[in-house]
Amino acid sequence: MANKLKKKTPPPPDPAKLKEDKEAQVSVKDVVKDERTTKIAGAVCLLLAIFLFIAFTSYLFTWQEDQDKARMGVHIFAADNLKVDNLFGALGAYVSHTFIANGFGLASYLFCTFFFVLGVNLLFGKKIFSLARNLRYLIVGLLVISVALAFPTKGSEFSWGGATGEMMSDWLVKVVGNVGTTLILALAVLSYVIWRFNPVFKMPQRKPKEVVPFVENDETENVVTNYPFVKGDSGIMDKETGVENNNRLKNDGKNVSVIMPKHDETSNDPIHAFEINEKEIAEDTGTITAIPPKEINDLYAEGLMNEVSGEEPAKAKSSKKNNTIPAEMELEIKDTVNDTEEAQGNHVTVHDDIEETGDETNDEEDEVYPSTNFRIPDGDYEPTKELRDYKFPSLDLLEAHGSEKIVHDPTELEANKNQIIATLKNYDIAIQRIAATVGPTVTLYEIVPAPGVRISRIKNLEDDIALSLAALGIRIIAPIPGRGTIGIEVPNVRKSVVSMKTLLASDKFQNNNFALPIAIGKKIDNENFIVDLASMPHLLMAGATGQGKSVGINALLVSLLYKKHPSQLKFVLVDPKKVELSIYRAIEKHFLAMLPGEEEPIITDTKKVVHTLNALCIEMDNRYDLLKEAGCRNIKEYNEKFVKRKLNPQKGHQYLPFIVLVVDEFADLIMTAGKEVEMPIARLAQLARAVGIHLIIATQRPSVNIITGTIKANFPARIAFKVSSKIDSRTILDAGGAEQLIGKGDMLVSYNGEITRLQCAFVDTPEVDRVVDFIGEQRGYPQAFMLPEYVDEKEMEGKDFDLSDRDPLFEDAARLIVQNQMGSTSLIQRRMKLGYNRAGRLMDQLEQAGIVGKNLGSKARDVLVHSETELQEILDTMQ
Ligand SMILES: Nc1ncnc2c1ncn2[C@@H]1O[C@H](COP(=O)(O)OP(=O)(O)OP(=O)(O)O)[C@@H](O)[C@H]1O
Repeated sequence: MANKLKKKTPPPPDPAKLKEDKEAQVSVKDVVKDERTTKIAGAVCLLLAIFLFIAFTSYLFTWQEDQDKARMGVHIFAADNLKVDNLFGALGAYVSHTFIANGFGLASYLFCTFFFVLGVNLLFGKKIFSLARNLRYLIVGLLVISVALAFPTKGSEFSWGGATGEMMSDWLVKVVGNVGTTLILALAVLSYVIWRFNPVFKMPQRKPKEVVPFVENDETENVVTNYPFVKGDSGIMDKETGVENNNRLKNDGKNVSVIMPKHDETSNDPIHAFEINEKEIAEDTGTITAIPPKEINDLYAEGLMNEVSGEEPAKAKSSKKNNTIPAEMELEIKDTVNDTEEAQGNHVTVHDDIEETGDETNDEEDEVYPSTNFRIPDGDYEPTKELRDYKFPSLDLLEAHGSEKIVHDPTELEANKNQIIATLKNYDIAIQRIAATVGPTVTLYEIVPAPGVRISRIKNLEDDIALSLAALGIRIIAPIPGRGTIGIEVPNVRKSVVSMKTLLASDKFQNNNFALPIAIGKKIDNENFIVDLASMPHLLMAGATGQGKSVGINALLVSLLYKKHPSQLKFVLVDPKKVELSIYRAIEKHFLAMLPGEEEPIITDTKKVVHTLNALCIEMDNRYDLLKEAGCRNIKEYNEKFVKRKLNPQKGHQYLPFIVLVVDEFADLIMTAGKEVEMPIARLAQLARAVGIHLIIATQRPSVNIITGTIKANFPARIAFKVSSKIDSRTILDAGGAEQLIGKGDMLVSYNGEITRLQCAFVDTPEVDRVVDFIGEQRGYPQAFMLPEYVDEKEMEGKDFDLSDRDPLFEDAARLIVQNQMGSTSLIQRRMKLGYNRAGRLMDQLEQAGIVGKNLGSKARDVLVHSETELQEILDTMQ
């Protein structure tokens, strides 16, 4: 076959055919499609536009001289010795006459615009101007302008409206008379003005002025409670004086008027609403359709003010529905979320459900556990019983930093808005609407682009906008998911600090049923970002040095301390930097967990970190064993069962506190211990969620060799403070943006597939000190929570046990095993509160003494002694 193929030499090419093919390649279609053809067509259109413009303009001055010649029609080109005055000679005169005199009069200039637009679009190969819109202008303009010009100039020598205009005007006069025609034309002009500029027609209202309710509470941190204005007809009134304040800012003679509350520079009163009359700008941009600016009343109607005043949302909604005219090109200051309860929250003590003991009688109240004579006590188990007197820290221990009120300069808002519009206009990007939401550190300008504007074009202007606003930290979100707008975040000149106190006092923090509530910060719309660490379930934090990581970690720890009882939560604190978390040493006997035999509860040494992480893995495995035995899927179900006394403590069951591992500076650990640290962290991250072990890991260096794929895959929730490069931002968030942040707690949180910009809550070291001292001074447990002991298998190998040198707890362990008839090391571990190492050693000694059988791997050993009498005999012989 192969030979056959080889032999079959291809026939020589037929020259005729070849020629045919070549010709086929350059078909007319291809020529038309060719980019160069389009460009040539563009150039032709541009030339045509210029030709028409010059010819028409020339015709305006030479029409009288050229009129007779132009009337010759095409014969003008054949005539000899004909002197034509038009700058374009006979052609110019003929074309101008055809378009202006025989056509549409001065409206014919619209053809110049049309060809210009068409030419530019074709030449640049993209839609720089909207052709459809220009075509609309052309058709409507030709009809309306020609009639509008022909009607009042009827009988004049020059044909202002052209033959078509005159014809239509005559027809209109015949049908509706002179008055009717005047009215129709006036209506057309008015409609155009309304459509184009959307002026405000306002009747003076006599309605009694409605007062926006406000709470008089000087201590409040809340924007609402200090709301100083009452709603007026045409402006905003000062709360105290009751004088209407029509403070209009003139914007550099641009006639941009801003109606806004009287703003005292020195006061921190928030700006709730103001309106910007955008007529001039709309005209300037040439692309923005102006619609009447929204009145302050409209802002109320849209619910912005209602939100603030706490009116029913339904009411707000209905007024919104009535206001169907879209407000365009006004800067609408969106009011932000307000937790009114925060106002009263300064002295709120955190209550938790831990006190709920319930009177419910236990179904299994009378049950006696089969293997022991242990009788279940009455009522539910109270995990908090041991530290019943424990008092939660009060909010007085925290400080309110600054005023917390959203401070914003209206001129800054106005200037930024104008800059954004101007920058976009420079790139010929038309926008329909712009709204601003003022947050603690940044203001979000939300833009609705005009139809047909490509989002990528705005996104690409990030640097240009940043340059024009002369501000760092500009971030463009194009589009904002689920909003249909494009967001431009611009840092505020005056930033407000978000106090931890405000967040902890908020209703969302006080009244949630999260297992591990953490207050992280405030969103741009001032909504508190409070989430459940248990559902996250682990958190990865990154940020360059000095950008707010330690403050962030403190915020998380403090929020947990405010909500959890020592019996419910334990921290394992790893601090290679040695100074960041040492402050928490005071709560060792309340909230800290550590390895048995250790003195220092905060782990700073890498070797000990490896042991601790492995101990946590053992704890995780032990907890899974307990859950399996109890038939529960997670710690919540398990603890509920335990509290209801459905699990036998004699069998090693116990109330399981949540364990939160905090690692400040993960990079350092990976550098020094590498895989030894990465493996247990990855294991914990993969599995520990269900058994109540959660990780918070922070690093300065979010590079790929530190945050490896395995680590990343298991930390779906991530926080990025300002990082030094876009690559770092990508490593941590899988998206850019963190390099654009402005530091000092400005952060991006990637959670539930969304990236949210937050201002991290600020809690200063003296505040943390006060909180930990308050807890530390109370009665605690005798010692820190003991993690299982971890010994390197290598260290264990080859160790023999001598019966004469047996453990002091040998007898107790033997009794426990015989009583339970279960040869399990973890039983000894749990019941006798021993580390894995010691429990294992005890089990080996029990084996040597013939009390238990050989190690059966994962199964419990056989118990060879079946009664306590028998055991006593063995013990006696060993004395
Ligand atoms: N949420 C915040 N609000 C206001 N200021 C903040 C906030 N977070 C941090 N800062 C400011 O930034 C400074 C540095 O913060 P922090 O010590 O947390 O940085 P870091 O990232 O932990 O730095 P390092 O890695 O060097 O320890 C703080 O002293 C504080 O002044």
